[in-house]
Amino acid sequence: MKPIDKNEQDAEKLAAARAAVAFVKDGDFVGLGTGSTATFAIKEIGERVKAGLKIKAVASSLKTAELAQSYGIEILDLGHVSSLDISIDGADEFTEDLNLIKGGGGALFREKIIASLSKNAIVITDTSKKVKQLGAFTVPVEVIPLAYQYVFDQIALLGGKGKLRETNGKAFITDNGNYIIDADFGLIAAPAVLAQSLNQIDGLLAHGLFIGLTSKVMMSQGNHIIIFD
Ligand SMILES: O=C(CO)[C@H](O)[C@H](O)COP(=O)(O)O
Repeated sequence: MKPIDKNEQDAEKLAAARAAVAFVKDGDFVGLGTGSTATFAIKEIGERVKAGLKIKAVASSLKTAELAQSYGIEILDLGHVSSLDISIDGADEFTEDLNLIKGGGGALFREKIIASLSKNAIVITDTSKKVKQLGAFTVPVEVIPLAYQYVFDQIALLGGKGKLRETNGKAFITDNGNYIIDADFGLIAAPAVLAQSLNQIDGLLAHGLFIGLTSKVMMSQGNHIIIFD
């Protein structure tokens, strides 16, 4: 895929966001993602709410909650939700069979809960996110701090090279008070198998492999929206 510049990429993100937000209707309970692409969708939904759309929403991060509330979107507590009509989120990588790597923004745990609760989990991307095989982007792993070294070592036993995510020289702390290990497994031949292995590590709260959680990916390419479902 030919590389695109930032303006083209933002135009694609906006187009994908608009196309996905068209699926949101009055009365929906909506899951809101995190990241620059999801931000375009939140702003679009926000404009529709200002114009009279009636929805309720849950947010995948504190940042998203704050942005949504600034548009007057009612945000409910994710911990008390058992089903969502629709969710819209971005991804770091996706394959045509709708497997993803997510968590570049560190919100993977809540994003995964939201995707799992959604009847229609829509992922929006620009063309740069489509890959033949997952794994050029490292797999983010959210880990409870006291299990850090244990989880780090277990990731190594699975063939992953872990690196503690840091910002300004300090450990990045998620909205849930945890660390992120960015794990490099190289190109991942069997993502579902790796996901299962990671799921079995105690102290690992969530990993960024989203397998079978996505209803459709709406990828903007130039003037077109390409839907994978
Ligand atoms: O998973 C995510 C945040 O945890 C994001 O959806 C992912 O990182 C993509 O972000 P962006 O839209 O900024 O490229």
